[in-house]
Amino acid sequence: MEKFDLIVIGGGPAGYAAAMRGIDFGKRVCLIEKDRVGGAGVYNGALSSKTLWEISQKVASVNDTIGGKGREKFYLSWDDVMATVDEAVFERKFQYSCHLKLLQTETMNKLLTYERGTASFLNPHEIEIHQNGEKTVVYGENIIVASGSRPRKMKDLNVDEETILTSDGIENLKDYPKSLVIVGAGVIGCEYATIFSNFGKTKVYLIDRQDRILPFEDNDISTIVSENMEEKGVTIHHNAQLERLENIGNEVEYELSYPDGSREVIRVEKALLSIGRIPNIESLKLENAGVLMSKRGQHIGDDDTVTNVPHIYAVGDVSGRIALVNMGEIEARHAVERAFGTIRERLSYDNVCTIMFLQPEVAAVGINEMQCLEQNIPVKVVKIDYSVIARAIAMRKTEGFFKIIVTNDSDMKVLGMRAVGEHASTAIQTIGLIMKLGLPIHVIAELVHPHPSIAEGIQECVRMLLNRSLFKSSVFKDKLACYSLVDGVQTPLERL
Ligand SMILES: Cc1cc2nc3c(=O)[nH]c(=O)nc-3n(C[C@H](O)[C@H](O)[C@H](O)COP(=O)(O)OP(=O)(O)OC[C@H]3O[C@@H](n4cnc5c(N)ncnc54)[C@H](O)[C@@H]3O)c2cc1C
Ligand SMILES: NC(=O)c1ccc[n+]([C@@H]2O[C@H](COP(=O)([O-])OP(=O)(O)OC[C@H]3O[C@@H](n4cnc5c(N)ncnc54)[C@H](O)[C@@H]3O)[C@@H](O)[C@H]2O)c1
Repeated sequence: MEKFDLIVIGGGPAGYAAAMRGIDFGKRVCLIEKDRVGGAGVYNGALSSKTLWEISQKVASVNDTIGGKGREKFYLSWDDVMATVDEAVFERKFQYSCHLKLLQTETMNKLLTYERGTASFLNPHEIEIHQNGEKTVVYGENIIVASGSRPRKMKDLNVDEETILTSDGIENLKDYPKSLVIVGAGVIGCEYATIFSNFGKTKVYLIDRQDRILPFEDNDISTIVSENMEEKGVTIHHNAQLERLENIGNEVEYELSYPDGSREVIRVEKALLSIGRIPNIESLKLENAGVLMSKRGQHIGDDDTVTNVPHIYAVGDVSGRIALVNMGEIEARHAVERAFGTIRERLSYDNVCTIMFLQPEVAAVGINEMQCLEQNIPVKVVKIDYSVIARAIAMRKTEGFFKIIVTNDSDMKVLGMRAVGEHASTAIQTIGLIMKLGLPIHVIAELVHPHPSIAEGIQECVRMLLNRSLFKSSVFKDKLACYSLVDGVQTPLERL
């Protein structure tokens, strides 16, 4: 039986990052993947859906530019769209496979062994790998479980991935569906509603159990996103309870009920289920290693990647915490650093930068206004509309805003930011770094920013807080805001 310092189960973003970090320590690593290296970070997930979003944004942007000028709308065929998605996915797949092959050669000291197959525990140190009826057993001094997640399905609903789909079945589509109902108005649901409505070939219905989409974000964010969706023809069923959804003669019929007792029945061509994801644990036979699930049975491992068996770690989606590529990678690196003894601090889940690919894109770090109100945290809030940022004007993309939240004292320590608009994902990092390093906001006010750049909007926000802004919030009341928020009361802060 071959022995390794580290065995990693699952070659998605988390598992791959764990294997690479193990190599950095000069350890003998075995990476086991049952399907495709890259996992949902590449296939039916982050990369494929973001490629779709990017193409759809371009199509929508062309139509926004030429729209209303008597010209015909621009469309791409579904085959062309999927060819571009395949190209992007192949590019990444090729990088992974070349990288893995070269790492397994003699010149790289054979530090990495890549095994294709399904891994399961025989006992706390031995892993059995099944592939095409063959079995191999390997021994791991340390084991990292990174087996990811899969779409959650509804009881008694037959998801055939042809008519009733999850995000795993998008590439089975042969053409744009004429109509599509999306069940679940979370991140995946809203991203696909944006994508299909951008292409302009599908009538999209979005089932939202609550009174507004993205209920975990401030109202100004869900309003801008849902207004844009509705403008592109999306019907959002708010406060809707799904009573029935079934495949009838290659169509989907669904029935909704509302709090006032009313009901409606609608027929569409396809349905997309996006009601969360569940961890891939069944094939692992965790019981053979004595690894326990959380009390609610939702995750393994604590919030520092360790399970109840000290040399077995759980990272990425399987840990059932934050399901993001960036967090999966950070957790994986952390677990390896713990295993090989260089780290003492616990993993921090504070100040994670996130982005949702909507119209416009929405990036976030730290707390929002809603959380300040809920937790009664006294703060100062500053907000700037994209329409006063020179770069946004030049891009002709003036929809969006920056909102920064700081403590309500002279330190003005940054607690959070929301960036909604073009380049939001890049802009958020400035504040993410300031928060991580605990730097004062003055450093942003004094840094010479490139011009014109979207990040100048962040600088203007900070200058407003310091009473040094180029535009005054008391003048441009509809575009700028700067106020304290204490006990639920907003008080303007401008001096003029
Ligand atoms: C549609 C969609 C869009 C997304 N968009 C984004 C985004 O924009 N940004 C972002 O940060 N995140 C995004 N995510 C989330 C992101 O894809 C996941 O959080 C991330 O892929 C999790 O990485 P992971 O390595 O933990 O798991 P996975 O990516 O699920 O990989 C796990 C791997 O383990 C393998 N495996 C499972 N069981 C075994 C076993 N027993 N033996 C061997 N191998 C096994 C699987 O085959 C798989 O390859 C998106 C997800 C979806 C579905
Ligand atoms: N841009 C990104 O970073 C990105 C993109 C896509 C996915 N992801 C990750 O993937 C994870 C899974 O995404 P998701 O959208 O499936 O999950 P989610 O948890 O974000 O949203 C699920 C939604 O479905 C609703 N829901 C649940 N059961 C329902 C039912 N029976 N009827 C109607 N609605 C129902 C929930 O209220 C919730 O709003 C996310 O949590 C996220 O971490 C990230």
